[in-house]
Amino acid sequence: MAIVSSLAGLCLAAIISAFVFRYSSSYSVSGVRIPLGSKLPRGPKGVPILGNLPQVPLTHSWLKFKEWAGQYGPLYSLSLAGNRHVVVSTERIANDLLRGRGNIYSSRPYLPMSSGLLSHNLRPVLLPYNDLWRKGRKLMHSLASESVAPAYEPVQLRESFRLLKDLLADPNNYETWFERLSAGVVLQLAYGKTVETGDEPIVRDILEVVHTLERVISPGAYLVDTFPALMWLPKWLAPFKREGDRLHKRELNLFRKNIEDVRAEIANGDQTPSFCRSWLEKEPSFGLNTDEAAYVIGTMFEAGAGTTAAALMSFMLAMVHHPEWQRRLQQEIDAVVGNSRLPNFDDIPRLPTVRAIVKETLRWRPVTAGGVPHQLIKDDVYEGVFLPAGTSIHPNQWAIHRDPSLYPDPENFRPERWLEPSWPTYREPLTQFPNLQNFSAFGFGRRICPGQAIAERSLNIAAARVGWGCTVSKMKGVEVPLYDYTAGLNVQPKRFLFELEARGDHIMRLLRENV
Ligand code: HEM
Repeated sequence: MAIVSSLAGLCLAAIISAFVFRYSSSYSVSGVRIPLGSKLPRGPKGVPILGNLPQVPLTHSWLKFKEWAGQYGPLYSLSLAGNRHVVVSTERIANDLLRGRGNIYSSRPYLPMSSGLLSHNLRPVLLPYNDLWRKGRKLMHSLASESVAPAYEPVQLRESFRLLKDLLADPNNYETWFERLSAGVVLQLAYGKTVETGDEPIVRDILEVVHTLERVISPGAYLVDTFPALMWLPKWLAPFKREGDRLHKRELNLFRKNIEDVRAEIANGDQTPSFCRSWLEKEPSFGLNTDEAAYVIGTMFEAGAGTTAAALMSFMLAMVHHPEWQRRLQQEIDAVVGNSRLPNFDDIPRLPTVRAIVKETLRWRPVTAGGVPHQLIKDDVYEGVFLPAGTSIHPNQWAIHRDPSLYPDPENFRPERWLEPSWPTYREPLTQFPNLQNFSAFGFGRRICPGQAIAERSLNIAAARVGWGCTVSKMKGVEVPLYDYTAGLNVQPKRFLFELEARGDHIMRLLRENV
């Protein structure tokens, strides 16, 4: 009897627990079913309908995001007009999610104006995690990975030579010279075209496309990106739709023309290597039609053109504020290179201070300071925190690069963190480290910047040659702000004044002779 009643008791308990499990393995908060044992991330309280939208500054939002991380922790959420956003503020969490769980964290949020109307779902940087993105990524990898990047070094040598020459001749125009290096390298790589003045039609047209994208994608530029329901408006009531059509036609025609020009040049026997040429030669193996490939190559140009220049301008800012590091950089270059030739790529393994200064510049003043958002495509639980599918994940580089446990004394420019064993980021051997491979300044996981090997080479050689050839310093009586940066996704210091002089007559002579 006792046995029968205890069996009955067990059955009842099993039925009750199955029932409880069935109906309470999740609970619901504002329409979201949350698995039992987990909770939604915390975050600042917003207002009805708009949520936290009115609290997010239109420019330099990463500063506010970092401040909130101090209050709500390294993984907190924001609601922006009904859309869920999660801000990540440590490298560990960013890697755990965006790299470790890359199969579900590698999409992009859909922006009706930029992804849809402007790009017609063709621009790889804005594509969701789909088949077209995968094919485009395969092409990008074949064009720009670590194994092929050394082939582009001659272009980087030529452009960094011209940079140094023009910088010495006309330092006031420094922004133009850095932008020409940056655009010159990727234009040559993408389409096999050399930039001479920077005023050629192909350069002007393509830079206009880049600037349009930057404007269109800026947070708050188009109401439809915040309120996608506006897409239901008919065209005659929606000027943004007519504008999107016009802008899309313009960029598609340009990207197509660039590819067709290369096709015609090859037919005429031209041998110049380029991304376009590589794609045309192996076209069937990538499974992309002409428009799709044209956008992949166009995107490589636009993603590479401004970013490298922005980083180099921050490098100049760091050198103006830190003469002690400029001296150390010059001492290293003098010892390795001497004064009878310019630094070359063979020197880079023996120039750890140059590499440390470049890396520290990207940590101290990240180009994509707010990070590029990924989108989660499946419900997930991370360390007890529930993250619903559809959430936009923002790896806030400004905060990630200021996490004091990984980067002690984070506000200050301290290249020694990459050079001395007492710092947590130090790695040996110094012929190899520091380097920029997989550095958080280039993003995370499957979406990590495919151009990082090219960017790394452009930055190292430009920094080495500028340091070898000139000394920059503060202008008497002129205060240079430590942080007065442009607005947008990619940021650079606003124009600042500094003195620049050649490090001796031999520099000018060598530059003249090399011409
Ligand atoms: C200092 C220079 C550069 C910086 C700081 C930088 C940074 C970044 C970042 C943060 C991302 C987003 C990664 C993510 O979503 O997690 C990205 C994506 C991208 N970058 Fe770069 N980048 C630089 C240079 C370049 C260059 C030189 C190229 C091309 C030659 C390039 C091509 C791209 C492309 C095509 C994407 C989109 C990848 C995708 O969505 O799958 N970048 N970059």
